[in-house]
Formats: sequence, C-alpha cells, structure tokens
Amino acid sequence: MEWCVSMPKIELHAHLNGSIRDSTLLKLARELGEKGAINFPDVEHVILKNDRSFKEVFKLFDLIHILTTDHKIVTRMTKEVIEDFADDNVVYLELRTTPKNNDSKGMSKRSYMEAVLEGIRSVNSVEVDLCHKLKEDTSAHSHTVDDICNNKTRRKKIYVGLLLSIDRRETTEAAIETVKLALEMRDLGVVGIDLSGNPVIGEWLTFLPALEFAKEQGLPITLHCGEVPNPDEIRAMLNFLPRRIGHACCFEDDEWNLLKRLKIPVEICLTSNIITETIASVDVHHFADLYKSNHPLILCTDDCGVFSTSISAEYALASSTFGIGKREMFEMNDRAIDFIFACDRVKQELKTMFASGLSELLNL
Ligand SMILES: CNc1ncnc2c1ncn2[C@@H]1O[C@H](COP(=O)(O)O)[C@@H](O)[C@H]1O
Ligand SMILES: [Zn+2]
Repeated sequence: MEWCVSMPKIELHAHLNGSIRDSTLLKLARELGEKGAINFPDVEHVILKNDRSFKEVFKLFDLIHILTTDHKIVTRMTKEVIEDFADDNVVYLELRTTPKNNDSKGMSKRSYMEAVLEGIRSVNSVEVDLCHKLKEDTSAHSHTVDDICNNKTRRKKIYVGLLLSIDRRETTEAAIETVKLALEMRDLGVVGIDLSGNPVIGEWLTFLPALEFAKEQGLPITLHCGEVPNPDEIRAMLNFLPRRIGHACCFEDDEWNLLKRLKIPVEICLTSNIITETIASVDVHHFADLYKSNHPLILCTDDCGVFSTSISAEYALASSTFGIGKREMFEMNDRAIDFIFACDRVKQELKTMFASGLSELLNL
C-alpha cells in the first residue's frame, strides 16, 4: 500500500532504544564480541529472533542498553531513528527515551539527554524543527507554511518533540530527577513525560509523586496503561487524568467505560501487542471498537526495531484488517494534532499542512 508510505503521519509512541536499526545493533554487538565482552553468536541469535514473549522483550531491552549506553552511540542512534521516521514520511515525531545514569561511562541523565540532542543536531537528511518554547518567540523568522508543504523547493521537514520516560524499575527520587531534568530541558525540545518499563514491575504509588509534580508544573504526561491485567492500577492511572495513554490492552468493561467517559486519547501499537501476546490476534484488537466509537486514538510503532515494523507497516496492517481507507487514516492523523504535546505554533503549522494535504487528496 504505497499511500501508507506517502501519507504524512504523526508518530506519538516510539521508544528510542526500541527503534534502533537491527544493522546498527548487530554492528555494536560484533564490536563488543571482538573485544571479548560478549559472545556474539548468542547475542546475534537474540537480536534476529522474530517472535518474542513479553519477558523476552524486556530481556532484549537490557541487552540493547548494554550495547547502546555510550554517549556517541546514543547520538548516532538518535540521528538514525529520526532519519528513518522522516524517510517513512512522519512529519511530527514524539520520541521518548529513559535518561540513564551509568558511572562506568561517565553518564548522567543529563549527559545522556545531551547526547540525544547532539543526535538531533546531526540529522542531515531532513530538516528538524525541534519543538520548544523559546522557538515560539522566534517563529516569525521560521519557515512559512508553503515552505513546509512544498517538498520541491525545500528539504523535507520533521517536527520532533522529546518525552522523558520514567522506567518502572526506578525509585521515587530517580523519577523526580527525570521530571526536574525535563523541566530544565523544556526550552531544548522536551515536551512531556512518559511512564514505561516492564509492567509487572513497580507500583503506581512509587511514581505518583513525580507524576503529580510534573502535572503541577504543566508538563503533559502519557502513561503505559493496561499492558497487563491490573484493574486497580488501570483505574488509578485513568483517574490521574493523563493527557494520553499507551496500549490499553487488558481493560474490562468498567475501565473501557471510564476511558471513554474521560475521552483520554490512546496510542495504539498493533504489532507490539500481537508479538508480546497482550492481544491474541490483530482482528480482535480493541482498535476496532475505539475507532468505531470515535474515541481519540492514533496508530504508533512502540519499538520498530525490536518488533521489525514501521509506521507505514502499522497503517497497512490496520487498513487491511479493519478496512480503513486512505482518507480516514489521513483524518485520524489530522484529529491527533489536537492531542500532541507540542506548542500551539507547531499545532497550527501541522493543521495548515494537513488542511492543504486534504484538498490534494480529494482532488486525486
Ligand atoms: C513493548 N512494550 C513496552 N512496554 C513498556 N515499556 C516499554 C515497551 N517498549 C519499550 N519500553 C520501554 O522503553 C525502553 C527502551 O527505550 P529507551 O531506553 O527508553 O530509549 C525499555 O527499556 C522500556 O523501559
Ligand atoms: Zn511503549
């Protein structure tokens, strides 16, 4: 489905380390293998394996982190991931990542994020508009809407906003440190906070003080919610009123009713849910019911490296499974602009871009 690639798309749920290219991961593993730090054939097998249980996915993340937790590699990975999304015609990307401390690499959460920013600066195949507050004041000098829409006269452009993730393994203090860092970096492209990590680990109450602090400070929050059955946590998360949630796989009737009543937008990750077996098969995915109910939602990749997918592949899968066409998908993206975390300038520019794209679509 060519249109799934060519259509401008909004990606709101992509984890940096989960989006790493297989080729980069294998190269890093080979290098560590040559140094004798790991057994390359074992690691190669894990990287290339296609079906992964939930537990195995989180083991793979630990392995990926061993290979990538280094400033230069974080920079390279960030650059490649943004270029890959832009190549797939993502026009607005919210990229999330967990800031990491690692004494042996001289890495602090802040220096990790500086390496991410360096990666964004080194993107050269596409023009990056980093969403940050300061830019609003200078937007008069920014590009015109015609510039953005007209790929012929300008380079392709992608808006990027960063979300800082709190890992469910972290303590309250570490989570607060991440929120403080996000606040310090609001002028540098950080647009919000995410709670993620292995859903069978950690307690909601551990993260609540950090999330409440973020909310008080006006930082938008998205939560991984209901990836495993846990009705008390799901209800507590929904009643916290996050700006969005990811997944919503293991909801019962009460939780569906609450979600729909609160109209909290959902980031849908089809392939991720199927591979981790949180949903039995794509045809019974809750995307269908939410879409029919006009609930705010958007298709996302989660971890396109780990799950060997792409945002256009997710659109193709949703289109063939649920019979949703190009125009409806386009409108789904247009509506999603309302719940992105970027500032009004970016929202306005995207609205204009999509408005002109729709007339093109209808003229076809
Ligand atoms: C499959 N579903 C998922 N559920 C929950 N958390 C997930 C996830 N996929 C990824 N992550 C979270 O993102 C981290 C990797 O990216 P970063 O190191 O932050 O860039 C993982 O370690 C996990 O905490
Ligand atoms: Zn996720």
